[in-house]
Amino acid sequence: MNDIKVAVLGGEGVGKSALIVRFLTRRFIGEYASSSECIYRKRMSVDGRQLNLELYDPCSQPREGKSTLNEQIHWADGFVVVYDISDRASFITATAIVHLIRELNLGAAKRESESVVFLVGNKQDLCHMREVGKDEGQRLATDGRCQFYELSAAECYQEVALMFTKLVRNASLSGKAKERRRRPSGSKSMAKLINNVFGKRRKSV
Ligand SMILES: Nc1nc2c(ncn2[C@@H]2O[C@H](COP(=O)(O)OP(=O)(O)OP(=O)(O)O)[C@@H](O)[C@H]2O)c(=O)[nH]1
Repeated sequence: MNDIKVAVLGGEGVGKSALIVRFLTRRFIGEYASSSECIYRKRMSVDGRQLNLELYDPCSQPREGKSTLNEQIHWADGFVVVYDISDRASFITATAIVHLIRELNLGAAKRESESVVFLVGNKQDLCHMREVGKDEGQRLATDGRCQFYELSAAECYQEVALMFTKLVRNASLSGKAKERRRRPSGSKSMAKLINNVFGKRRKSV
């Protein structure tokens, strides 16, 4: 069975956990305890194929032993980079993350094709407080070769579910995931990396 690893990255309080929990449980929960990073696991069927999805939710608080952004980027097959449309600072953070992912892609071995990156402007329900134009999000997505979505974890399950499902489908077809499947000898070091980076902490929903 295929394993697909997705990291949900972005600035503090942009709604990373809200998006993940919405996708996994269909529910929007107002507040989340976010004192530690964790990996959620879900078994999915996409286009008739069974996939094991691992969804990484980072912790924004500084913590000893916390994984670095570089480690998170190397770990994942695909990324959701999130910003809050009512918070310009979060868009600047998202811009830096997209650029870093693309830089690391360039530095990676040539056999690895580009990672799949979806850029998400969350909290669309707060558009009366909008600080980031939709055209700015679209431009960043075009520059960073990302798919772009504006949505609301608070208000819309369907769009969130469609976005994650499409990301998983694209990531499963990407060169990076295929490369990992073709090279079982690499799985040992990858498992070691995951344990080093994330410890044994995993969650199922
Ligand atoms: N209005 C609105 N609020 C949202 C939405 N998504 C998340 N929030 C709120 O934004 C706050 C932060 O949400 P989290 O999901 O904890 O954000 P996070 O990015 O995981 O936060 P950290 O892990 O602390 O960086 C919470 O109060 C959520 O209720 C949304 O779509 N609309």
